[in-house]
Amino acid sequence: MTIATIPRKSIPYNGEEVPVCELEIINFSRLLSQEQTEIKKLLRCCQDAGFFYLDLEDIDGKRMLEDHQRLLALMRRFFNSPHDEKNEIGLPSLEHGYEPVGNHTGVLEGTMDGYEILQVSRDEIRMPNPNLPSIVHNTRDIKTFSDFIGGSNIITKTILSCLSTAFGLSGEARFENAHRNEHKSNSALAMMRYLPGDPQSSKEIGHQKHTDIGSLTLLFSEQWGLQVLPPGSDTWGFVEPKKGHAVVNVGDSLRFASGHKLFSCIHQVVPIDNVADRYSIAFFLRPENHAKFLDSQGRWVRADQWHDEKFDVFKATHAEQKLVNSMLVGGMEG
Ligand SMILES: O=C(O)CCC(=O)C(=O)O
Ligand SMILES: [Fe+2]
Repeated sequence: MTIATIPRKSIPYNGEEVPVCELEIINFSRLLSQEQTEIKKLLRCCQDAGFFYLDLEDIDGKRMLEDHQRLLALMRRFFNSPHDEKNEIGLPSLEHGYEPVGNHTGVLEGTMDGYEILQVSRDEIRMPNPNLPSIVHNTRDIKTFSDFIGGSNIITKTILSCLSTAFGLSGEARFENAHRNEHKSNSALAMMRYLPGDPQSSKEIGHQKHTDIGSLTLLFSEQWGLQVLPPGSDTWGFVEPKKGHAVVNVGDSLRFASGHKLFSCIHQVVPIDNVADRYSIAFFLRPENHAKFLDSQGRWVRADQWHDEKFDVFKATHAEQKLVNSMLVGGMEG
């Protein structure tokens, strides 16, 4: 375990004291001006823990925090609507549409996941008339989605650019060149509502352990539940929600694109509150569909192929997942 993840605190969960991971803090405004000390620190975080807090409290990030609050209000209204209205367009593609609770394998053997999810893909929201359920298909809600996706894209691209600089990459070799804005990708906004559950008895709870498919994930949640498996450790640690900060993590695609030098950390979600719903929002920056890299099994894969294959693994039973475990966790263990 690295210094960045040595636990100093713990919280009670399911009758045990569970450590809280101390993630490092990276300042977004300093990344925006390519400050060398911040870039070095960013590289270290992405090589060690694969997870860090992003401080958005300064003027450059503050709008994103306001957009987060607006999106949360939209989510509350959406998720509290009748099932048929939420499910109006179903799931037209893996990264766009609605899925009810229990659609993926769960945290514990024999269980299913405990969250419902509305995804809005970046490519879809850029269309003149995006395909959305009627309850969120109006000028104001479309603006809320596109502001959040646009802002998240700027933030994650800034991080990506700093990582290219940290690796000394130039021209076509820079990571941005596999994430060009006008090329089709599976980049998407995911809005999740977790139902409260009892770890002893619930059959639908949390979000199974995994590494993220794409390049960088920008995550917002005001509530506990996210756990990471720090590198070299076999003990899960909670990530404390931190006001004014997002949590960022490296996904499989960027790990592969970096020649496996960056660390895509294994994580899961176990809501600790068995009374209140838990809301979380993730923006997944993913490479353009045609980008290719060497995956954890030594294959040259296209970004969209890795995306689609891994989604199948998320739905597979625990027994089936054991056979392809390395894919679920991007080859980070097993
Ligand atoms: O809900 C969260 O806090 C994390 C969700 C997550 O890991 C994911 O959607 O990939
Ligand atoms: Fe994740």
